[in-house]
Amino acid sequence: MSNHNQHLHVAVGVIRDNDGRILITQRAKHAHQGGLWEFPGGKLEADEPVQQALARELAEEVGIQVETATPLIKINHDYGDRHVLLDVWNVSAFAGQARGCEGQAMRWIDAEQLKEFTFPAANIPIIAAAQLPHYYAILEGRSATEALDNCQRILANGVKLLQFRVKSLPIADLQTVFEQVSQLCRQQQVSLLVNADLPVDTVNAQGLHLSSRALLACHERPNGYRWVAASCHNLDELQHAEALGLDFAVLAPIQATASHPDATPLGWQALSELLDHINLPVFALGGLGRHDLNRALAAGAQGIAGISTFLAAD
Ligand SMILES: Nc1nc2c([nH]c(=O)n2[C@H]2C[C@H](O)[C@@H](COP(=O)(O)OP(=O)(O)OP(=O)(O)O)O2)c(=O)[nH]1
Ligand SMILES: [Mg+2]
Repeated sequence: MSNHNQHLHVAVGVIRDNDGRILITQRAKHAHQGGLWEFPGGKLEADEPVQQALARELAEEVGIQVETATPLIKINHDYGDRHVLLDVWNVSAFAGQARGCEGQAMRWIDAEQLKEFTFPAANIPIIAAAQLPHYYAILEGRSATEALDNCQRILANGVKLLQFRVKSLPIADLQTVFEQVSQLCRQQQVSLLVNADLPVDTVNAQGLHLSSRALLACHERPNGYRWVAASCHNLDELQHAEALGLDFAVLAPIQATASHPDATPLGWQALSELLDHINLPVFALGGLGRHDLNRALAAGAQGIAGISTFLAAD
């Protein structure tokens, strides 16, 4: 029987143990995408709710009972012979000891090792989503002292992904403050992205963050960075970021915000509808706080981006 034009809805689990390692298994040689590594999971049965399918597939394939699962990302991918909707969940608590119940090879690996294994083409954004945290802080500051103080407050709140944006800092202070922020980030294993509009020497930067204007002016992914991200406000910009093969995007404004009083907020419903069309981890930004995380995850986002919410103690 041909699978041509088949539409498959697949429940997939990114299962993490207490050390944060991730479970991967190898697909059977003769299966679709055979021999490649995957995150365990499988097709929904007729009328089966996705979380029920996730629990059933993970019990069947790796012998665990899911206790806590939160949405990670949804991927729509056309393999030519079939279309898959991969409905991917973070499984952060489970009972039982994982084993390859179908005789498949299995490994527990660190998130950074995911790039050493070959996965199906649809998995590229899933891997980025699995490596990214739920929070993306944006560093602002009107003076060197304020910027460094803000940076320390953000890092003390446990943030692991930071954008150096400080647009109101005097140009003369920019490079020095950048080097100090870089050092703090290195010491605390924080990934640092530099806003591409800043006149900073980014040779040692791990990442680059494009404004929406810089994004639209780009025709290929900038080379040499571990992370390349972009600011987006609509579907066109998100699609451009995806087409360039960027790692993630920020979508704003979700709620009304004092920093951009003229911008019309998108709202949660529009966020969720836009993300249905995008295969990219997306952080929600604009008038949001850390307490909005579950709402953002439910809408299909990677998490929350923000400035002030990461300055205050929790
Ligand atoms: N489980 C899983 N499937 C993936 C991943 N990436 C990816 O493209 N797929 C595709 C391959 C398949 O076309 C489809 C999943 O189907 P499956 O073969 O796992 O389905 P299943 O467990 O229900 O298996 P079966 O009943 O057909 O034996 O999704 C992934 O990371 N995990
Ligand atoms: Mg399967």
